[in-house]
Amino acid sequence: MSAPVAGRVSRVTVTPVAFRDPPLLNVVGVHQPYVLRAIVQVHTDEGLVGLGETYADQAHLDRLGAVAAALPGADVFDLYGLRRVVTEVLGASTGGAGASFGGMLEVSSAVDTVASPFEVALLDLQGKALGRPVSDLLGGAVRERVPYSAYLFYKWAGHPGYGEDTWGEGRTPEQMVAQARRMVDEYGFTAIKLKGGVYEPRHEIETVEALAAAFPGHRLRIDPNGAWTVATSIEVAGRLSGVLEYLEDPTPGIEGMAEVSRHTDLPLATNMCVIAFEHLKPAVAADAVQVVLSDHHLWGGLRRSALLGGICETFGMGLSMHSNSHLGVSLAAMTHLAAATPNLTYACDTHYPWKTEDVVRPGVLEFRDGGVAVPSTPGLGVELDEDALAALHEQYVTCGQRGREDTAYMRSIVPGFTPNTARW
Ligand SMILES: O=C([O-])C(=O)C[C@H](O)[C@@H](O)C(=O)[O-]
Ligand SMILES: [Mg+2]
Repeated sequence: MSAPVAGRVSRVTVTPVAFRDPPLLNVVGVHQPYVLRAIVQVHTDEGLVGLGETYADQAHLDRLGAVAAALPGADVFDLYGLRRVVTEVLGASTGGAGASFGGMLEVSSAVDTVASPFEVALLDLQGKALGRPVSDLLGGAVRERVPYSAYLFYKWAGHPGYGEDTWGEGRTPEQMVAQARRMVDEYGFTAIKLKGGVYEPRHEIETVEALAAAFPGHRLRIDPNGAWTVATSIEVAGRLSGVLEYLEDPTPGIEGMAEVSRHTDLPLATNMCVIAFEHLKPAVAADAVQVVLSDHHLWGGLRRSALLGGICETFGMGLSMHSNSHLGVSLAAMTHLAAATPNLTYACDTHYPWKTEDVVRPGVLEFRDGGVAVPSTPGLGVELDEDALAALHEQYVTCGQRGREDTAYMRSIVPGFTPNTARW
């Protein structure tokens, strides 16, 4: 088999980077001063370079490195071949063990998470070789712009020792309305998601009600990442039905979500109890969730995420999109995927507005009217800024972080802090 247009993989680099992040609060703790990400560059013997982006915890970096070493010689159009290589390499190096991210998500196999950035990079290469955007390779864009939501976080005024950041404290309903106002004014978002699980449910309900009053007509969601018991979840669902478009992960696990679901008409969404194909069957059987949040970083890349979209459609479930803190390569991939997924009808999550540094050149991925225009140039449509990559890599080297440790960082400031899962 030959790939005359794009050629074969000649070299792969995986560059860990660190970018600054505000102290955003969640159920397991608080974001550290830096987010770690890995930028994958796949070079071909035809002189093309494809880009991917993923997590950069040390165990994940080790797996990425092992796959990167095995890829030279691969045909850039052979995506099943890529999966084969990843499966073989991981089987040899880890015995096929799973992966854990940030204390919130666990998967039984690391193949999907490790394959994802390489698949995105190969699709970027295919698009560049063919002169077509990645969305065309996924079936074609059904929308020209992808809507995103304002992603609000309760937060400290600044990281201890670093001074106050430009967002200031986010604790009271009034402060959260001000945070939303800035996001809506700057980016035009018409959907708003509140990251909950931080304060008592009563306080978080008051915040949602304040947002509903301040932004009539905006679509609202709250996501406490499983901080509530089943009983509390049912109570909150009753109070906020008619206010929210969906309630995300109120309580942990498929069983708990199914029990809540039996007591409310509010659609329940998840990126916690259904995060891999193996979770779909039990979730559908129990009617535990009505909306699945896809995430190509977790689900094995863009084509596997499209497959998830088809499964959700088959079982009458809605589809939305999850995000973690990310850079422009991921935003481009998310935008192409959402553009080419007809049943992805909710505004996608993004942490992008929280970020002040990037590795891609500015000008392509601009938020207007709450959405990002789908790049129409070949591949992902974004260009790496090599100087920015080097600077953020240097920041990775010197920042001292080697994994996402929200709980440990919180405990270094609030000794005795306990993650809040199903606490209220
Ligand atoms: O929707 C979600 O569950 C998330 O966005 C998970 C993230 O880890 C979020 O909680 C965060 O960044 O703290
Ligand atoms: Mg969530």
